[in-house]
Amino acid sequence: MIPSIATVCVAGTLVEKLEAIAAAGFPMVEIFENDLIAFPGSPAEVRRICADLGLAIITCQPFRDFEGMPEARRQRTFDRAERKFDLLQELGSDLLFVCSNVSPEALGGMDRQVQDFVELGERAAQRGLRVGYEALSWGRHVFDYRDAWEIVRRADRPNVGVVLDSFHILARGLELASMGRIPREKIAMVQMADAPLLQLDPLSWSRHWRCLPGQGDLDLSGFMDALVSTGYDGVLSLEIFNDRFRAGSARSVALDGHRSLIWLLDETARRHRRPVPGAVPMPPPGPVEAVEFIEFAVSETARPSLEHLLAALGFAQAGRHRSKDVTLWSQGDIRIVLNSDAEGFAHSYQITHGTSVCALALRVPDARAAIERTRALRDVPYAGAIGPGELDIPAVRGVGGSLVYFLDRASALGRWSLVDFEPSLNAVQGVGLLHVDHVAQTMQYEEMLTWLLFYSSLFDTRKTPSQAVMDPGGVVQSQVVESGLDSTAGQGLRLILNGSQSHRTLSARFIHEAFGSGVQHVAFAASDIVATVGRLRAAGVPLLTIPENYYDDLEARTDLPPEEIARMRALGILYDRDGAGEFRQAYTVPLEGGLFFEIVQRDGYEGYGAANAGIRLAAQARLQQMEAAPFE
Ligand SMILES: O=C(O)c1ccc(O)c(O)c1
Ligand SMILES: [Mg+2]
Repeated sequence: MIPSIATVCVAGTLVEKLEAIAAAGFPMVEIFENDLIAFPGSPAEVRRICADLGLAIITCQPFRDFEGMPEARRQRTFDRAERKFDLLQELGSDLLFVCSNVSPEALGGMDRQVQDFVELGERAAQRGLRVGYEALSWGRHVFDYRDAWEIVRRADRPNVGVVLDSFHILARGLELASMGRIPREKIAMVQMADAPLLQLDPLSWSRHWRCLPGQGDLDLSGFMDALVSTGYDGVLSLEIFNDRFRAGSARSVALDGHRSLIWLLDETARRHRRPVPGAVPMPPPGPVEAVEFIEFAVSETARPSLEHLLAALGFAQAGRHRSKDVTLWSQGDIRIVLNSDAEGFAHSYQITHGTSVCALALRVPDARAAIERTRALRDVPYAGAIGPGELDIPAVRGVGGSLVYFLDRASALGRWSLVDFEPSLNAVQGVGLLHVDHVAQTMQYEEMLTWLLFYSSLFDTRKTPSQAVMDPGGVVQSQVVESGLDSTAGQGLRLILNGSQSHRTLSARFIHEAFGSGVQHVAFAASDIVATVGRLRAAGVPLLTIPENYYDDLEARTDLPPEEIARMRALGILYDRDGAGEFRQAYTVPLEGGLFFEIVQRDGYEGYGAANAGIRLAAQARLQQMEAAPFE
């Protein structure tokens, strides 16, 4: 299948849109009618610009309110069609894209509709053009692809086919088996869009909430399976109406778009265990086995206080870099790298963002394969300067320009800590922190879908629906992505992506203060949180204070023993429960810049304490008002 995208998907003027689409590597484009009308030049000029950019124009769509018009309007409707044929020919496109009639004037009756397509097909044939017919899910009479197909079938013209738009079909929950039986030469083109599940009328849902394949919840696998069974190998064109994309960067949305189609075809081919036309060969998506290490960029001056906090959190220095001003800290299965080197990536990251997480190292089954997959998905691997004798750890750019390193146990990369670090002989006492439970990344609201696609196309992941969390300064959207949780090779990866449209939330302040998106908190798992938090308090780690009301409410709504609630109250531990189990969590006071740590105890619980997030955010907001004192 040939990847394509509609100009309506991205922000900007028509020329900016086309440039972004070409830069993302698309060979083909759908020009949305409004973009053409708003363009201050001739269609021939648009054709030339596209040709210069290497873009073929599949169509200029849509052609509205055509079929079933009453006799008095019919002639005028065909006159309009002739004008649109002229336009298409000027653009060098051969497809008239008709979407089903929404006009209150439109008459039903299939015979009349069929007759209209017979005549339209004949007129198009005289000019060597084709006609495609799409059922809008809110069409006046035709809103089901099976009716559109029946009209096309009965019109029986070789140049008249159906347009299948995944949104219209899946939004109405239509069965897909009939789609699989449409002869492939009768499919004029296919449009792709995903969407989150929402209780909305199809028109509002379609015009504001469509998103790229993999970013929503529609059954695109079912759609692709039906499409593949027809043998279709034509144009697969993204048509996304989305308010975030209209406000975002055209280049980034176009690149994400291309990536989403490459991912979709790869995933379809894998499910079918046979080649799918147009699929790019690449290694399969693997699980993330574990967070191998977390790297902090920290200045010489800020380092002692961070080291002091790590020590109080039970970490011990486990190694010193052989050639750089970098140390390795560990506890249980957690490894933290503190990078204060005066040169290199971490240094420039620190200058821009202050003390922050500049890299996440993820352990995968095969690091080289993971990098090959990022390339196939049109990501550009990061190449940094490698010191003598140092490992060349493959990496790609992640959230906020930070790095995602890939490590594995199968290659020499498995020995990274010994190759790059001189071991220190510190006996690690610890406070009972076992492994990284999850990492939360805060980003601009408009970026959230980009990073969701980044992780979900690269790895074998599972995502949960996006949730709204209440911050005293506004709403924060929160999206969970998980990988490798049932892998026997490690703890897997649990990520939370947070974004907010309000400027007054803690998320927004974090982005402002850290000069960009990044890791806002890291959660460590403990098996006895009461003991662990008790030791942290004794070591003087400043922990977030939770209001008395929270515990009074907990007493009222749970059957937890009073002495247990008293212990949680004394230590500032929050509690949640889901079908599968129990969850306990506590937070450190944020460092300057907003970064903080969380301690969790997960007893069969699958979530992240979303029920408590509002309590935590309110407690942090109170602290911000007092201005957090640096930890000494
Ligand atoms: O929202 C619309 O009007 C509209 C227009 C053209 C399409 O292909 C479509 O799916 C929707
Ligand atoms: Mg459409």
